[in-house]
Amino acid sequence: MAPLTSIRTSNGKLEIVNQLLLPHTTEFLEINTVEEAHDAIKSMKIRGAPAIASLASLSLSYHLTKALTASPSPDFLASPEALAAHVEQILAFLYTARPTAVNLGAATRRLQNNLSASLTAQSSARAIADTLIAEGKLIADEDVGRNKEMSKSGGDWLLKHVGSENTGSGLNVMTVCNTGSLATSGYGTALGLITYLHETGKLEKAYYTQTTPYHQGSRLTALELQTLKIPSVMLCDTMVGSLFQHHNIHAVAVGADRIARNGDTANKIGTYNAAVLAARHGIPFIVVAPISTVDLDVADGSGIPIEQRPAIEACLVRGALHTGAESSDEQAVVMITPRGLEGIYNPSFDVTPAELITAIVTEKGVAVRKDGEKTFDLSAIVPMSRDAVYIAVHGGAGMHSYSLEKEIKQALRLACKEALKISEQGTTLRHNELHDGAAPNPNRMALAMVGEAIAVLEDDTCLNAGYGSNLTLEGTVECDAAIMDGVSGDFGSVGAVSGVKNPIRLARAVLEHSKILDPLGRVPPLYETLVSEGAHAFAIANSADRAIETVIPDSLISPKARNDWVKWKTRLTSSQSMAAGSLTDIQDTVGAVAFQNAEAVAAAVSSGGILLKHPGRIGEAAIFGAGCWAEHFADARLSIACSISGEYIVRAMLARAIADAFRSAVASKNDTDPHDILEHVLLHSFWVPCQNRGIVDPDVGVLLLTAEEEELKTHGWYPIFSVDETNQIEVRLWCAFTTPSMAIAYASSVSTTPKVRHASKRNNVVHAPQTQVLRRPKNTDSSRTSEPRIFITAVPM
Ligand SMILES: CSC[C@@H](O)[C@@H](O)C(=O)COP(=O)(O)O
Repeated sequence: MAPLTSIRTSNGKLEIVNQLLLPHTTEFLEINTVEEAHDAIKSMKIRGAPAIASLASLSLSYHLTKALTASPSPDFLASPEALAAHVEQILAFLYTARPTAVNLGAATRRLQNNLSASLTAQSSARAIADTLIAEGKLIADEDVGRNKEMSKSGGDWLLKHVGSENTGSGLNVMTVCNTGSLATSGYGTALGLITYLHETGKLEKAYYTQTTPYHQGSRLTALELQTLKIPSVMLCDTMVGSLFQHHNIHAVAVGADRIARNGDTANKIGTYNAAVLAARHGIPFIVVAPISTVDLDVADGSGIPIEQRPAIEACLVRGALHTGAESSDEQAVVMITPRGLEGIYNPSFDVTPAELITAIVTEKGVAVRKDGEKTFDLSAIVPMSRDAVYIAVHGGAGMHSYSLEKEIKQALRLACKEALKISEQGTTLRHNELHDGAAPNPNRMALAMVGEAIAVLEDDTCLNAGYGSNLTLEGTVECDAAIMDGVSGDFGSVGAVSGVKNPIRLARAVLEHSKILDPLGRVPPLYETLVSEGAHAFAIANSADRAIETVIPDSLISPKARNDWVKWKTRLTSSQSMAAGSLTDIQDTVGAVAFQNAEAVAAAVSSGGILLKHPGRIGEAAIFGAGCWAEHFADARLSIACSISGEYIVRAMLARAIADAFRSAVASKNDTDPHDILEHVLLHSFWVPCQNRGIVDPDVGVLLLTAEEEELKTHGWYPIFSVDETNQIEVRLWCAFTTPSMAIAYASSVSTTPKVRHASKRNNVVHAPQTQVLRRPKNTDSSRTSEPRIFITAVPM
């Protein structure tokens, strides 16, 4: 007999089986709106972590499909921005339907990313809707395939682990709750494993608990096993200990609603009891769940939000009327407690500590605890760790004096450390958002990381940003800064602003403000770049809630900056000739690039600009597309920060030009090396145009972070990003420069010690293991030359 189904999509209709009425009545409910989908999930007409994610995704697909054929066309299809606002609202709403199962959040985030990628690619509203429709359907469809994969690998692992000599005529496996085709888009997780053993003739019997108070075991698992003709035995939850004492149970297999970074697992209430008893009896306890159930943002089980169901649900039982031998399809809900009972404890889930779990099975493989360890290291099976935060900073390209090298390294190291601290705090922040019921902004942490890293560099006297900036012709400090959110494409910048301690915080405030809808409906955003007095006034207006500190402008002048200014101003006014290129060698813009979890990406830059610049001059650090760029497109992410010759970088729109080149390489699926792309862009979009305008050997520095998040091998092509031998995504930091030196530091949650490299022409440093691929030029002549010299270094993060 065909397996049961929780969702049916035929004849253009989206329907679910009302699981509240099963097993006695099979009623299909049509889901016509996202509100109906939300209600069905909340009221548990559909339940099961993967199934609710599938319904949420499909409800958006159906909503958009109807909109595309509606006449007149709804207002939200009038523009990509209107569609984005509409879809974001729907996703935030769907996300709040139930709190514990992470799959729902993973699905809404994935749809949000899909939306952002289409927006960045400047697709039309209708094309964006089409892409979202396909993605929503894909989320639902791919569930079945991966369930089969994990069921097989879990089943095979179990047979190997338990050993055929112990199994006799097959395995006896106990499960909790319902994890079959009703809880998923098909086949199931833990029940899928049991089904696989049955299909391959390796199952003796399945045992399942009733799973009170909602009885998903005795109502739903019973029905599924009966339908599939799998030999099985039901037991009350209180009988698990007795079962283990008196029967030869080979394993317990359960599903999961959320798995924390250390392997602690939230699943239906009663799972923890079963795990404790399994440990007592030495029975392997296996969790079977898709990768999307692993939430690496949550360090351990204490961070998993546990849904408390309404107390009344624990007092009521629904079923078919049963009067003696008579059976009836008529259903009734009866109360099994005294009326008006107070003091009812009714959590829907409990958390099984990792130390009680023998193995976690996903579609990517089986994770086991290492000998003697109480927790899991899931990094081997999670392709792009959600907890993997990466930060890299640079102190500018140019000529860094050896006497300052130690100080520069210290500043860069501190910037990385502060960014990592933010990422730790950010986890708490996200939990709060979850508890508030609001949709998390996955990019908030990445933005905060680059912002705070830059703030550290601004505070340090040895770098040309914030305090210690180069002075203008008038001897004042005027700063530029910009920050970009690579998920939404939001951008904020300030230019030629004085009297603000951390211009980057002001740029971040501008970015946040640019998202506020205008009450008069003026074209949004009303601003994303503010300059000079206007920027300063905005800083004062927003100082309270955005931690923007306004200061006496001259307090940002460092003694060194003052000395440099006096020296060069004197030369200028006395018409002394300057050594060729010597002044330009000390123009630096600092930059930061960051990734956080599987989707977040951000970039930021800050600069005091050129020494002796004209007051009011704005450089690349304030201009959209020039100094920094962050983007999440198709399967890849980029974060870029450029430095040094502002005017030339602006002309080249350099950061964006690099992203454009990477994007088209990914789109064309060319087997292209990032080294070649960087070199090509720097040569043809920057260096050659400069030469054509008579600028010999122009200076530039680029810091670039790359990652590919899908499993490339499944696509059969290896474009610009690499995977290592374990098929993990490799995040790499690229550093390209034409100047004598460029100082960088980088750190990640994988290796929490920031590393500082000071790449210099003189000692010809090339970082392992990419030396040979990077093809660093041999010419290290320090004089300016019309021969292009671009040095490129790659660092695996
Ligand atoms: C396969 S989904 C995870 C299950 O193990 C289980 O806990 C479950 O079905 C989810 O709970 P539910 O409250 O029924 O939606």
